[in-house]
Amino acid sequence: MFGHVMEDLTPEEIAAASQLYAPLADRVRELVAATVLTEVPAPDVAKAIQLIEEATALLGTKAVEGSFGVRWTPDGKRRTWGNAIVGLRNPIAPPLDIRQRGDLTYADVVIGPQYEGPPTLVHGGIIAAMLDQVLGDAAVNAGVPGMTGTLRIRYNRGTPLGPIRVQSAVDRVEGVKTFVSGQVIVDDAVTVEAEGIFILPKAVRDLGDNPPPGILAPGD
Ligand SMILES: CCCCCCCCCCCCCC(=O)SCCNC(=O)CCNC(=O)[C@H](O)C(C)(C)COP(=O)(O)OP(=O)(O)OC[C@H]1O[C@@H](n2cnc3c(N)ncnc32)[C@H](O)[C@@H]1OP(=O)(O)O
Repeated sequence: MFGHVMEDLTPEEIAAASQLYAPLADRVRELVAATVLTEVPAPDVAKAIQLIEEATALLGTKAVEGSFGVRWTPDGKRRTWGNAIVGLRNPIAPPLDIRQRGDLTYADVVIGPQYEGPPTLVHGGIIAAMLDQVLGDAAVNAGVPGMTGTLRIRYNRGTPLGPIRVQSAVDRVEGVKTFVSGQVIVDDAVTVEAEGIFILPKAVRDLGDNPPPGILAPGD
């Protein structure tokens, strides 16, 4: 399917790629936060711009076109390393390390200054994006995945920058629709509540009982 790329990589090769690219994304993430907060004098900003331009040019000498897509291996394991919320290679991603315990899907994450909306609080759109992902992953983990059809969010109070939990669980399944609810939790208090409907798209339904391996499996 479009955007899905099959790669014949061993687990060792994937581990090596992870060890190579995760620190790159981490450093760029730190760079983004430093860019928001720096108060160094103008010549130092100019020097930083030059260094960043050099790094960008170096990385661009060999790169895939378009987007990273979803890469999967013959054992059915998926890598969503370009994903805006969980992508191991994506410095835009907070990143969320989404885990599963029983029926609960959750991520504990520290939200930095680059995600500020109202002063000292997490931007509502960023919260929506994180909830979208964590609710979607609950559907995946329950074996009833889908694209976000509807996402309703109620912001009960501001969510301070810093450590938060985003969590979700499947409520029920009706045909091709999976109903999921979730919350953002800070210091044991729910700051945001969400309900989502995740729909197995017609294009995937049309693949019948034997979709390509990996397409419905949890990403990593
Ligand atoms: C492989 C699957 C994806 C795996 C993703 C894993 C990602 C993991 C995590 C990802 C996290 C991040 C995730 C992201 O960021 S996903 C990115 C954001 N979402 C999108 O871009 C989705 C865009 N929309 C679509 O692709 C289609 O419209 C979908 C797939 C949603 C439905 O198109 P399809 O042609 O399949 O639908 P149908 O007409 O046959 O109707 C089927 C049923 O659904 C009901 N309905 C229809 N639309 C909606 C709606 N909007 N809300 C509620 N219900 C809706 C409809 O009444 C019917 O119900 P019933 O009459 O049967 O009762």
